[in-house]
Amino acid sequence: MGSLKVALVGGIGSGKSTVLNMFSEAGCGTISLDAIGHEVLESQDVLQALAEAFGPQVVRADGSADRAEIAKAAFDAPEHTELLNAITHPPILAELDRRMTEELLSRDIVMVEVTSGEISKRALPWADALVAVSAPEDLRIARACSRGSQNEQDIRRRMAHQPTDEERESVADFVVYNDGGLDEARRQVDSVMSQLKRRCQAQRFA
Ligand SMILES: CC(C)(COP(=O)(O)OP(=O)(O)OC[C@H]1O[C@@H](n2cnc3c(N)ncnc32)[C@H](O)[C@@H]1O)[C@@H](O)C(=O)NCCC(=O)NCCS
Ligand SMILES: Nc1ncnc2c1ncn2[C@@H]1O[C@H](COP(=O)(O)OP(=O)(O)OP(=O)(O)O)[C@@H](O)[C@H]1O
Repeated sequence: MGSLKVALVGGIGSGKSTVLNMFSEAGCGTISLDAIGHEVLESQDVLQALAEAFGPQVVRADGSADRAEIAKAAFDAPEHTELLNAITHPPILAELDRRMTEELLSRDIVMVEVTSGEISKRALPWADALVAVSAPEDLRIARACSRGSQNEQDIRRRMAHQPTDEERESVADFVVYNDGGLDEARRQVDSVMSQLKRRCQAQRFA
């Protein structure tokens, strides 16, 4: 049997985590790239490199990462974001590779939720296929607001830095339209799973 590494992308509030759970129930291995990104910030080597690049304020007195300070320093200019990426992405990709390999020992398909907004092949060199989750902007804002931690203005500001649904759909191999109920999303997930399994089969006989 072949194997597939699949990236799951979608805008804020589109329902990525909800859809990821459905893929897990349908038999996929699942990984959150965001969670790996946060774990990497616990590495002393990474913290030291960030402190050298952005200043000592990015490390708290207790030795942990100050994520708000890192974001402030790293997102104030594109070259600073590139510096952040140069420090954090190699260990993130190494850990992702390790986990995907581990998942693929017992599964044919591993689905990786990508929250950073990146959708280019260059940013996702490991992905064999891309699944996009789409939903109308108003619905996404309502869903994201309902979680209570961010207001509409914060959410719109983040959205402005992310690709649009149309941009994601134009590069995706599959699209889950999460604008109906959960049962409707699950039907689409099951259909995408069948097609991904067929791709695995085709690899096997290739
Ligand atoms: C800058 C950090 C410390 C901010 O952490 P915090 O918990 O406050 O926010 P969170 O991780 O939820 O990210 C918030 C938003 O910032 C944006 N963002 C995060 N990292 C990046 C990046 N490298 N480039 C562009 N936007 C980014 C995304 O839109 C994301 O939704 C953290 O995002 C980080 O370490 N980023 C670098 C690693 C990375 O690229 N992670 C993304 C997934 S691999
Ligand atoms: N089809 C649906 N029907 C009803 N509620 C939904 C549906 N899909 C998602 N939701 C709800 O919308 C909210 C946002 O969903 P989720 O957390 O999965 O989105 P996300 O894309 O992972 O968000 P973010 O990128 O902001 O972390 C959650 O409260 C979830 O329960």
